[in-house]
Amino acid sequence: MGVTISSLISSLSSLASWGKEQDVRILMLGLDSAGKTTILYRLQIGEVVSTIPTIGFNMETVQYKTIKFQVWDLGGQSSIRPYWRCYFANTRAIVYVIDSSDHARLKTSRAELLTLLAEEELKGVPVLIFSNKQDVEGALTPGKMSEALGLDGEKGREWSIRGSCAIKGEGLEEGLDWLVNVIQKK
Ligand SMILES: Nc1nc2c(ncn2[C@@H]2O[C@H](COP(=O)(O)OP(=O)(O)OP(=O)(O)O)[C@@H](O)[C@H]2O)c(=O)[nH]1
Ligand SMILES: [Mg+2]
Repeated sequence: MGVTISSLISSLSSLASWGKEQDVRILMLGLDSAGKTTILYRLQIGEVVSTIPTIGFNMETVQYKTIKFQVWDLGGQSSIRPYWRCYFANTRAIVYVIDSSDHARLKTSRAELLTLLAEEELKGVPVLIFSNKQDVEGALTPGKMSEALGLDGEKGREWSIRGSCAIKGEGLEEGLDWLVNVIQKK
């Protein structure tokens, strides 16, 4: 009986400490118009909201399965990108959103991603990449996006590229499932 009670107490205390760890701070980054704000509200309220370009940020908590994510959605316009670094501290994961139909700016998006990956403060932070707007004709498939980004040499962090369509809500949960697994492993 004593063993049962002590194991119960230890399970409860580990549950309590796990609970504290569950406010997981996430940064959602990517070029302007990639679909970050659409994804944020799709995840939070399950609906497509009408967005305007984000000047500054939106922050919402999103409960997904066992994890409470604190999602910071930062504006992606070129004049705002230098301020992304102000939000790096205590980031547990990055969600990087790319408009897969925006072929003209793919190089710019890749360059911004590589700059993030080189940041000391973000060393080892897992990265989930949404290859968004899969519904648009001519959008790069996740496989082609993976080739174009060429992240195979990226060592020392977990990363994954997932196709998504924020307006239909497709691919988002699969991406978050990956993130939950990675975060729970750490
Ligand atoms: N077709 C299509 N349109 C999308 C998708 N996701 C977002 N959009 C549209 O893309 C536009 C820009 O979306 P936002 O979510 O505002 O983009 P953002 O990344 O937050 O942009 P900034 O705030 O400027 O950084 C909006 O008109 C969205 O409706 C998608 O999966 N498919
Ligand atoms: Mg936005």
